[in-house]
Amino acid sequence: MRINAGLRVPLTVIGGFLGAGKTTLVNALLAEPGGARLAVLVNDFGAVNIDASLIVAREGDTIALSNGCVCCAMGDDLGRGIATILARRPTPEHIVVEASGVADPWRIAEIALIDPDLVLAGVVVLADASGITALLTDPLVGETARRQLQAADLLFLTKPDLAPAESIEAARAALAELAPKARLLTVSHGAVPPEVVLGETGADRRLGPSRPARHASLFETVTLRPSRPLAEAELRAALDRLPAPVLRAKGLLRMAGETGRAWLVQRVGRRTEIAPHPLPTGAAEALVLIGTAGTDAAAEAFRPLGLTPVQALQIPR
Ligand SMILES: Nc1nc2c(ncn2[C@@H]2O[C@H](COP(=O)(O)OP(=O)(O)OP(=O)(O)O)[C@@H](O)[C@H]2O)c(=O)[nH]1
Repeated sequence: MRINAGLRVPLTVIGGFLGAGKTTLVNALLAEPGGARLAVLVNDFGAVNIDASLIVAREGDTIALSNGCVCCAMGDDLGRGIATILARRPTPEHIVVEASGVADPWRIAEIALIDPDLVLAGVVVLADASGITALLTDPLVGETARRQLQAADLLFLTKPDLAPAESIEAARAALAELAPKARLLTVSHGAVPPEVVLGETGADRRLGPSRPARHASLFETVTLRPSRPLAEAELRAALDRLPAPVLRAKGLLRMAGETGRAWLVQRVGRRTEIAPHPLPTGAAEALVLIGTAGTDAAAEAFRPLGLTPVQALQIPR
Protein backbone atom coordinates (compact mmCIF):
# COMPACT_ATOMS: atom_id res chain seq x y z
CA MET A 1 0.00 0.00 0.00
CA ARG A 2 2.10 2.86 -1.27
CA ILE A 3 -0.47 5.51 -0.70
CA ASN A 4 1.63 8.49 -1.71
CA ALA A 5 1.96 7.22 -5.24
CA GLY A 6 1.44 9.99 -7.78
CA LEU A 7 1.27 12.64 -5.09
CA ARG A 8 3.99 13.72 -2.72
CA VAL A 9 7.20 11.73 -2.53
CA PRO A 10 8.13 10.67 1.01
CA LEU A 11 11.59 11.74 2.15
CA THR A 12 13.59 10.17 4.97
CA VAL A 13 16.62 11.94 6.44
CA ILE A 14 19.47 9.84 7.84
CA GLY A 15 21.69 11.84 10.16
CA GLY A 16 24.26 11.33 12.86
CA PHE A 17 27.80 12.33 13.66
CA LEU A 18 30.87 11.33 11.60
CA GLY A 19 31.34 7.58 11.64
CA ALA A 20 27.98 6.82 13.31
CA GLY A 21 27.10 4.26 10.61
CA LYS A 22 24.99 6.29 8.14
CA THR A 23 26.65 4.95 5.01
CA THR A 24 26.41 1.41 6.33
CA LEU A 25 22.66 1.89 6.72
CA VAL A 26 22.33 3.50 3.27
CA ASN A 27 24.19 0.58 1.69
CA ALA A 28 21.90 -1.89 3.44
CA LEU A 29 18.84 0.01 2.15
CA LEU A 30 20.14 0.08 -1.42
CA ALA A 31 20.84 -3.64 -1.29
CA GLU A 32 17.45 -4.41 0.22
CA PRO A 33 14.99 -1.53 -0.32
CA GLY A 34 11.95 -3.62 0.53
CA GLY A 35 10.50 -3.27 -2.96
CA ALA A 36 10.56 0.53 -3.01
CA ARG A 37 12.17 2.40 -5.92
CA LEU A 38 14.53 4.46 -3.76
CA ALA A 39 16.57 7.49 -4.69
CA VAL A 40 19.38 8.00 -2.21
CA LEU A 41 21.19 11.33 -2.06
CA VAL A 42 24.68 11.24 -0.59
CA ASN A 43 27.34 13.92 -0.33
CA ASP A 44 29.77 12.01 -2.49
CA PHE A 45 30.29 8.48 -3.68
CA GLY A 46 33.55 8.15 -1.72
CA ALA A 47 32.20 6.03 1.11
CA VAL A 48 29.25 4.41 -0.62
CA ASN A 49 30.40 0.98 -1.50
CA ILE A 50 27.54 -0.22 -3.66
CA ASP A 51 27.61 -3.89 -4.51
CA ALA A 52 29.10 -3.88 -8.04
CA SER A 53 26.76 -6.65 -9.16
CA LEU A 54 23.78 -4.31 -8.54
CA ILE A 55 25.08 -1.45 -10.71
CA VAL A 56 23.55 -1.23 -14.17
CA ALA A 57 24.63 2.27 -15.20
CA ARG A 58 26.69 5.17 -14.03
CA GLU A 59 25.99 8.56 -15.50
CA GLY A 60 27.72 11.60 -14.06
CA ASP A 61 26.47 12.02 -10.51
CA THR A 62 24.00 9.12 -10.64
CA ILE A 63 24.38 5.38 -10.25
CA ALA A 64 21.41 3.25 -11.33
CA LEU A 65 20.89 -0.14 -9.71
CA SER A 66 19.24 -3.27 -11.07
CA ASN A 67 16.58 -3.16 -8.32
CA GLY A 68 15.24 0.18 -9.62
CA CYS A 69 17.03 2.31 -7.02
CA VAL A 70 19.37 5.17 -7.80
CA CYS A 71 22.15 6.73 -5.76
CA CYS A 72 22.99 10.37 -6.47
CA ALA A 73 25.88 12.48 -5.30
CA MET A 74 24.40 15.87 -4.44
CA GLY A 75 27.55 17.83 -3.57
CA ASP A 76 26.73 20.98 -1.65
CA ASP A 77 23.43 21.79 -3.29
CA LEU A 78 20.74 19.66 -1.69
CA GLY A 79 17.88 21.65 -3.27
CA ARG A 80 19.25 21.04 -6.76
CA GLY A 81 19.88 17.37 -5.93
CA ILE A 82 16.26 16.91 -4.86
CA ALA A 83 14.97 18.74 -7.95
CA THR A 84 17.05 16.46 -10.19
CA ILE A 85 15.70 13.39 -8.41
CA LEU A 86 12.09 14.56 -8.67
CA ALA A 87 12.54 15.17 -12.41
CA ARG A 88 13.59 11.54 -12.99
CA ARG A 89 11.14 9.18 -14.71
CA PRO A 90 9.87 6.99 -13.29
CA THR A 91 9.62 9.23 -10.24
CA PRO A 92 11.28 7.60 -7.23
CA GLU A 93 8.86 6.19 -4.67
CA HIS A 94 10.94 7.34 -1.73
CA ILE A 95 13.88 9.71 -1.30
CA VAL A 96 16.54 9.08 1.33
CA VAL A 97 19.01 11.86 2.12
CA GLU A 98 22.18 10.98 3.97
CA ALA A 99 23.15 14.11 5.88
CA SER A 100 26.80 14.91 6.31
CA GLY A 101 28.29 13.95 9.67
CA VAL A 102 28.34 17.56 10.86
CA ALA A 103 25.01 18.67 9.38
CA ASP A 104 21.83 19.36 11.32
CA PRO A 105 19.37 16.78 9.91
CA TRP A 106 16.44 19.02 10.80
CA ARG A 107 17.61 21.58 8.18
CA ILE A 108 17.10 18.85 5.58
CA ALA A 109 13.79 17.76 7.08
CA GLU A 110 12.54 21.34 6.74
CA ILE A 111 13.00 21.12 2.97
CA ALA A 112 10.59 18.16 2.91
CA LEU A 113 8.14 20.07 5.09
CA ILE A 114 8.18 23.10 2.79
CA ASP A 115 8.36 21.50 -0.67
CA PRO A 116 4.84 20.68 -1.92
CA ASP A 117 6.21 17.71 -3.90
CA LEU A 118 7.60 16.08 -0.76
CA VAL A 119 6.32 14.69 2.51
CA LEU A 120 8.59 14.12 5.48
CA ALA A 121 8.64 10.41 6.29
CA GLY A 122 10.97 10.71 9.24
CA VAL A 123 14.31 11.80 10.62
CA VAL A 124 16.49 8.84 11.58
CA VAL A 125 19.58 9.74 13.60
CA LEU A 126 22.35 7.26 14.35
CA ALA A 127 24.59 7.28 17.42
CA ASP A 128 27.66 5.11 17.92
CA ALA A 129 27.02 3.24 21.18
CA SER A 130 30.73 3.05 21.94
CA GLY A 131 31.39 6.77 21.59
CA ILE A 132 28.24 8.82 21.99
CA THR A 133 28.50 9.68 25.68
CA ALA A 134 32.05 11.01 25.23
CA LEU A 135 30.99 12.86 22.08
CA LEU A 136 28.14 14.62 23.86
CA THR A 137 30.55 16.18 26.35
CA ASP A 138 33.11 17.18 23.74
CA PRO A 139 33.67 20.95 24.04
CA LEU A 140 34.07 21.42 20.29
CA VAL A 141 31.46 19.21 18.68
CA GLY A 142 29.20 18.13 21.57
CA GLU A 143 26.63 20.79 20.69
CA THR A 144 26.51 19.68 17.04
CA ALA A 145 25.95 16.07 18.11
CA ARG A 146 23.23 17.08 20.58
CA ARG A 147 21.38 19.11 17.96
CA GLN A 148 21.50 16.16 15.55
CA LEU A 149 20.01 13.81 18.13
CA GLN A 150 17.30 16.26 19.15
CA ALA A 151 16.03 16.26 15.54
CA ALA A 152 15.35 12.51 15.61
CA ASP A 153 12.06 10.72 15.23
CA LEU A 154 13.90 7.42 15.34
CA LEU A 155 17.25 6.93 17.05
CA PHE A 156 19.46 4.00 16.06
CA LEU A 157 22.15 3.07 18.57
CA THR A 158 24.82 1.55 16.33
CA LYS A 159 27.88 -0.66 16.81
CA PRO A 160 26.50 -2.42 19.91
CA ASP A 161 29.14 -5.11 19.35
CA LEU A 162 31.88 -2.58 20.17
CA ALA A 163 30.33 -1.25 23.39
CA PRO A 164 30.21 -2.93 26.81
CA ALA A 165 26.73 -3.30 28.32
CA GLU A 166 27.27 -0.37 30.74
CA SER A 167 28.19 1.96 27.85
CA ILE A 168 25.07 0.94 25.99
CA GLU A 169 22.96 1.66 29.08
CA ALA A 170 24.65 5.05 29.58
CA ALA A 171 24.11 5.86 25.89
CA ARG A 172 20.43 4.89 26.07
CA ALA A 173 19.93 7.09 29.13
CA ALA A 174 21.68 10.07 27.48
CA LEU A 175 19.63 9.71 24.30
CA ALA A 176 16.36 9.31 26.21
CA GLU A 177 17.08 12.58 28.01
CA LEU A 178 18.03 14.45 24.84
CA ALA A 179 15.23 13.16 22.64
CA PRO A 180 12.52 11.83 24.98
CA LYS A 181 9.89 11.45 22.26
CA ALA A 182 12.09 9.63 19.75
CA ARG A 183 11.90 5.85 19.51
CA LEU A 184 15.22 4.12 20.19
CA LEU A 185 16.47 0.93 18.55
CA THR A 186 19.77 -0.89 18.68
CA VAL A 187 21.00 -1.55 15.14
CA SER A 188 24.03 -3.62 14.24
CA HIS A 189 25.72 -3.16 10.83
CA GLY A 190 22.63 -1.51 9.34
CA ALA A 191 20.48 -4.60 9.94
CA VAL A 192 17.03 -3.05 10.30
CA PRO A 193 14.01 -3.64 8.05
CA PRO A 194 13.48 -1.01 5.35
CA GLU A 195 9.89 -0.67 6.61
CA VAL A 196 11.20 0.79 9.86
CA VAL A 197 13.55 3.26 8.20
CA LEU A 198 11.22 4.35 5.42
CA GLY A 199 7.79 3.96 7.00
CA GLU A 200 6.51 2.32 3.84
CA THR A 201 3.91 -0.02 5.16
CA GLY A 202 3.65 -1.97 1.91
CA ALA A 203 1.13 -4.71 2.50
CA ASP A 204 1.65 -5.34 -1.22
CA ARG A 205 5.30 -6.08 -0.64
CA ARG A 206 4.63 -8.24 2.37
CA LEU A 207 2.38 -10.42 0.29
CA GLY A 208 4.99 -10.70 -2.46
CA PRO A 209 7.87 -13.13 -2.39
CA SER A 210 9.21 -12.95 1.13
CA ARG A 211 12.76 -11.90 1.76
CA PRO A 212 14.99 -14.48 3.39
CA ALA A 213 15.22 -13.86 7.14
CA ARG A 214 18.77 -12.96 8.07
CA HIS A 215 17.99 -12.97 11.79
CA ALA A 216 15.07 -14.02 13.90
CA SER A 217 12.37 -11.44 13.33
CA LEU A 218 12.11 -8.74 15.92
CA PHE A 219 9.77 -6.53 13.93
CA GLU A 220 6.14 -6.76 12.98
CA THR A 221 3.41 -4.89 11.15
CA VAL A 222 -0.22 -4.88 12.21
CA THR A 223 -3.00 -3.76 9.87
CA LEU A 224 -6.17 -2.30 11.40
CA ARG A 225 -9.44 -1.68 9.58
CA PRO A 226 -11.96 0.94 10.65
CA SER A 227 -15.61 0.13 11.26
CA ARG A 228 -16.63 3.81 11.31
CA PRO A 229 -15.27 7.25 10.30
CA LEU A 230 -13.02 8.73 12.98
CA ALA A 231 -12.87 12.09 14.68
CA GLU A 232 -9.47 13.67 14.13
CA ALA A 233 -9.04 14.53 17.81
CA GLU A 234 -9.66 10.97 19.02
CA LEU A 235 -7.22 9.61 16.44
CA ARG A 236 -4.52 12.12 17.40
CA ALA A 237 -5.01 11.32 21.07
CA ALA A 238 -4.65 7.58 20.42
CA LEU A 239 -1.53 8.13 18.32
CA ASP A 240 -0.02 10.31 21.06
CA ARG A 241 -0.45 7.42 23.49
CA LEU A 242 1.14 4.78 21.25
CA PRO A 243 3.09 2.41 23.45
CA ALA A 244 6.85 1.94 23.01
CA PRO A 245 6.94 -1.07 20.66
CA VAL A 246 5.21 0.92 17.93
CA LEU A 247 7.81 2.82 15.90
CA ARG A 248 5.56 4.12 13.17
CA ALA A 249 1.91 4.32 12.19
CA LYS A 250 0.71 5.07 8.69
CA GLY A 251 -2.65 4.84 7.06
CA LEU A 252 -5.45 6.16 4.98
CA LEU A 253 -8.69 6.77 6.87
CA ARG A 254 -11.93 8.67 6.49
CA MET A 255 -12.89 11.26 9.08
CA ALA A 256 -16.35 11.77 10.53
CA GLY A 257 -18.46 14.23 8.56
CA GLU A 258 -16.26 14.03 5.46
CA THR A 259 -17.20 12.55 2.14
CA GLY A 260 -15.24 12.04 -1.04
CA ARG A 261 -11.80 12.15 0.47
CA ALA A 262 -9.64 10.40 2.97
CA TRP A 263 -6.81 11.46 5.25
CA LEU A 264 -3.25 10.32 5.10
CA VAL A 265 -2.14 9.63 8.66
CA GLN A 266 1.50 9.35 9.62
CA ARG A 267 3.04 9.08 13.04
CA VAL A 268 6.76 8.72 13.66
CA GLY A 269 8.62 9.69 16.82
CA ARG A 270 7.02 12.83 18.16
CA ARG A 271 5.22 13.89 15.00
CA THR A 272 1.70 13.13 13.82
CA GLU A 273 0.68 14.36 10.37
CA ILE A 274 -2.90 14.11 9.18
CA ALA A 275 -3.36 15.53 5.68
CA PRO A 276 -6.19 15.27 3.15
CA HIS A 277 -5.61 12.68 0.46
CA PRO A 278 -7.77 11.27 -2.32
CA LEU A 279 -8.89 7.73 -1.62
CA PRO A 280 -7.41 5.81 -4.57
CA THR A 281 -9.95 3.73 -6.45
CA GLY A 282 -10.22 0.31 -4.92
CA ALA A 283 -8.05 1.23 -1.94
CA ALA A 284 -9.30 0.08 1.43
CA GLU A 285 -9.03 2.29 4.46
CA ALA A 286 -6.45 1.01 6.90
CA LEU A 287 -4.01 2.02 9.60
CA VAL A 288 -0.76 0.05 9.69
CA LEU A 289 1.51 -0.06 12.73
CA ILE A 290 5.20 -0.92 12.33
CA GLY A 291 7.16 -1.82 15.43
CA THR A 292 9.08 -4.28 17.51
CA ALA A 293 7.65 -7.36 19.24
CA GLY A 294 4.50 -6.39 21.14
CA THR A 295 3.08 -4.18 18.38
CA ASP A 296 0.17 -6.63 18.01
CA ALA A 297 -0.72 -6.17 21.68
CA ALA A 298 -0.33 -2.38 21.35
CA ALA A 299 -2.81 -2.41 18.46
CA GLU A 300 -5.56 -3.39 20.90
CA ALA A 301 -5.54 0.21 22.16
CA PHE A 302 -7.27 1.23 18.90
CA ARG A 303 -10.32 -1.02 19.39
CA PRO A 304 -12.33 1.65 21.22
CA LEU A 305 -11.98 3.79 18.06
CA GLY A 306 -13.51 1.02 15.97
CA LEU A 307 -10.11 0.10 14.50
CA THR A 308 -9.78 -3.68 14.54
CA PRO A 309 -6.53 -5.57 13.93
CA VAL A 310 -7.06 -7.82 10.90
CA GLN A 311 -3.54 -8.92 10.10
CA ALA A 312 -0.24 -9.19 12.00
CA LEU A 313 2.90 -10.08 10.08
CA GLN A 314 6.48 -10.54 11.13
CA ILE A 315 9.01 -8.57 9.09
CA PRO A 316 12.10 -10.58 8.23
CA ARG A 317 15.03 -8.63 9.62
N1 LIG B 1 31.69 -3.04 14.63
C1 LIG B 1 30.76 -2.36 13.96
N2 LIG B 1 31.14 -1.48 13.02
C2 LIG B 1 30.17 -0.83 12.33
C3 LIG B 1 28.79 -1.03 12.60
N3 LIG B 1 28.08 -0.19 11.79
C4 LIG B 1 29.00 0.48 11.05
N4 LIG B 1 30.27 0.10 11.38
C5 LIG B 1 31.55 0.59 10.84
O1 LIG B 1 31.78 1.90 11.29
C6 LIG B 1 32.52 2.65 10.32
C7 LIG B 1 31.80 3.95 10.01
O2 LIG B 1 30.55 3.60 9.42
P1 LIG B 1 29.92 4.49 8.25
O3 LIG B 1 28.68 3.80 7.85
O4 LIG B 1 30.92 4.81 7.21
O5 LIG B 1 29.60 5.80 9.08
P2 LIG B 1 29.10 7.23 8.56
O6 LIG B 1 28.16 7.72 9.58
O7 LIG B 1 28.59 7.12 7.17
O8 LIG B 1 30.43 8.05 8.56
P3 LIG B 1 30.75 9.49 7.87
O9 LIG B 1 30.47 9.34 6.43
O10 LIG B 1 32.19 9.70 8.21
O11 LIG B 1 29.91 10.50 8.54
C8 LIG B 1 32.66 1.73 9.10
O12 LIG B 1 33.94 1.13 9.16
C9 LIG B 1 31.57 0.68 9.32
O13 LIG B 1 31.90 -0.55 8.74
C10 LIG B 1 28.42 -1.96 13.62
O14 LIG B 1 27.23 -2.19 13.94
N5 LIG B 1 29.44 -2.60 14.26
